[in-house]
Amino acid sequence: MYIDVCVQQNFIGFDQVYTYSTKLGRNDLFLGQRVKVPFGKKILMGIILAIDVENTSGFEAKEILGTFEDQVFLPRDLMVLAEKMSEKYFIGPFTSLAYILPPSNGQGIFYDQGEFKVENLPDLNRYGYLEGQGKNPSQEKVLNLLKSQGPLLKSEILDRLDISASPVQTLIKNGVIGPVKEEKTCQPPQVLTPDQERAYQEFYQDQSLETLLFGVTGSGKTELYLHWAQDCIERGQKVLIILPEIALTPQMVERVQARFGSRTSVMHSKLTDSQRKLEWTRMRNGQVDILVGARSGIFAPMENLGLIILDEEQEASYQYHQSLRYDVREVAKMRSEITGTRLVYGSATPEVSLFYRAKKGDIKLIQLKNRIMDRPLARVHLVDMREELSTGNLSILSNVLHQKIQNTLSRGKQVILFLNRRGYSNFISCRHCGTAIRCDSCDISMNYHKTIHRLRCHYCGSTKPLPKTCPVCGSKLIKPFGVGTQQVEELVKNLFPQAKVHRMDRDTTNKKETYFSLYEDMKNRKIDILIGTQMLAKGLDFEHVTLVGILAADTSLFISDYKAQEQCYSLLTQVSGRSGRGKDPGEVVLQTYNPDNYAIKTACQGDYQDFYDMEIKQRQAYDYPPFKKLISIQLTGPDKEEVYEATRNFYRDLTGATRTLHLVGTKIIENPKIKNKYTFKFQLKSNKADLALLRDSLEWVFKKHMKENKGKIYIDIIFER
Ligand SMILES: Nc1ncnc2c1ncn2[C@@H]1O[C@H](COP(=O)(O)OP(=O)(O)OP(=O)(O)O)[C@@H](O)[C@H]1O
Ligand SMILES: [Zn+2]
Repeated sequence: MYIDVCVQQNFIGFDQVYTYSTKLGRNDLFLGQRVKVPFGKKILMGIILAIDVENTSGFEAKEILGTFEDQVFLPRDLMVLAEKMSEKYFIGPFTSLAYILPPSNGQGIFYDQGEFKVENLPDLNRYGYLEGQGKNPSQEKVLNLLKSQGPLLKSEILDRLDISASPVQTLIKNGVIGPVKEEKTCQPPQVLTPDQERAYQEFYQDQSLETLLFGVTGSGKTELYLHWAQDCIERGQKVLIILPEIALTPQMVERVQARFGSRTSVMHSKLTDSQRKLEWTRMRNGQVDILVGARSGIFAPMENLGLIILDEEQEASYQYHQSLRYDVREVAKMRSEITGTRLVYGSATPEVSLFYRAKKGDIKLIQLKNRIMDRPLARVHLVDMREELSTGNLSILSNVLHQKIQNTLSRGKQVILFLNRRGYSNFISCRHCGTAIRCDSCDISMNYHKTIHRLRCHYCGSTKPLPKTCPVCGSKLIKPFGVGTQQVEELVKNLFPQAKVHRMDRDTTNKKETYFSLYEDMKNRKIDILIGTQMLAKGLDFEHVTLVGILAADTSLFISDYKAQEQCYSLLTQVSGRSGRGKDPGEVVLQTYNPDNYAIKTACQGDYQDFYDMEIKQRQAYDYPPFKKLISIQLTGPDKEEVYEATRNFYRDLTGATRTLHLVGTKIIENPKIKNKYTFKFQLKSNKADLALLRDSLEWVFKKHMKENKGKIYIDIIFER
């Protein structure tokens, strides 16, 4: 019999489907099974993609050498998903499957026809006394312990009694003790407000595959997710809630766990490998009803999915780029289509292109226009920092913000101060010639870190000492410029010495524990003023925060991207949304140098519709999505000349192959060097009608170039949304 297999190896050009022969029977093989195959002179791991196929390769098929002992059954729909991703993203079958395979390719995960063997996994069950009596003293000890202490884990029993495992095993085998169902007291769902109730019902009025839940911050979207999830679970189906990593706060996790108890799984980037394996196995084995996960959660190995929720749909981190060769939103849609699972996008600031589709009626639109209990959105005060400067206030805190912090503190309420890290941190520059100190390997301005008294690069993490004089002109006037969170912290501590001030950014919260404790302290009001970056923008729900200060609203406008306005609007809205979520109304002070910018203006008024109306006109006028398809092509590699040459060739080949289409291309531009790698990019705009043909040509040129450059140059093709 012949089988189709993809193999694990480094060279991208070999990532294809190969046909092998086997003497094993149908019953010994399954899709997604790991096999050992001869490949050239090597023996490689392969994965079965199809069984009982014809050998159409024109060569005599080699025989597989065997199967791996530990085996992974992938749900059928995930195998299909891998195939579709491979087509869509021009990646080989193995690369595509690699996203889906369990940690360590499933090594050490054991199944027996879908049932996993308990002894190979950490023991999750707590054991308790069931019936009968033990026969020997060790068994007696176990029973006495369980009677006095209540249910315990197997490992806990062994720890406390200092006995071998066999008496415990015997007791389990004889049914004297057994796993106890953990009855976690699950929180009942909250009673929906009339507005939520309407939205809840609207969802069931039809069976649209895609739904956009568009609700202002604090309108109770999450509560609705949990209601729909519960319906699903009661029907015996499974639920995925996907969030951007930074929105996967302890708060969110707590909320879901409180509702669904131990049949919840959580997946994020900070899990260890063995935790990941355990969660994977629990899901695969049907022990999980609902997963809350960051982007790779979309590959959760659960069968019988009833609902996929994609929260904060507009979040840029869902989009593919170098480390991520897929767009989570697209993959979610593919999975929903394959399995017929309903997909809900949630957002307070939907992506303009998605909202356009919703307004056109391509996807179902459900709105929540007000905050829960009609709590008002925070009032926003716009401060023009140029005026502030002209009245002689050189501080990064405007007089208004200063005043309001004082008032808020005196009322015993909490403050969040937000600083956009990107572009506004404290780089070092020469006041004389303007030179900024850059990272040697990244071509990016380095930041001054007071705690280590050195400069540090935010991309690669390398540090160097502060120069005494400018390396270009020799001037001594080389000083920190701009502000970072550390500086704000220092300033605020000086201005409000009684207040408890904390900082939350990547430097202070690398460890999971610090993140948790900061969050606990904030909740328990042990912090008066919390200072931070993007991390603060999403998902946090502290009822006593009544003032949010945005120190410089403009900085996200400097990104050179057609989405700059959209991202600015979204960020400002999210940050402002952290204020006044409890009973007391909130305020926001928004400091800016561009008070006339429409993203900033509309964000102040909290009016997405206004913003959307202006933005969509711009998109139309300049031929951007959703009106035209925009495709970015980006080449990255270690040798500048080579990368540039390759980009030019790519451009030339592509224009050649697409001569009959009406494409508009940009110039080739150079991106900043990152980690000693050079990047050149160009963009194409295409009519939707031409897209299918363009994709074919792109695939052809892409594969040709990938083969030619033998993996030396990385090629990113991004279909912008
Ligand atoms: N039906 C309800 N009854 C009482 N409180 C509710 C109800 N629904 C939501 N809440 C509370 O209102 C607050 C905001 O709700 P939720 O977090 O669900 O909003 P959200 O729209 O997801 O917010 P955001 O998008 O800003 O993170 C929460 O503290 C939540 O517990
Ligand atoms: Zn660097």
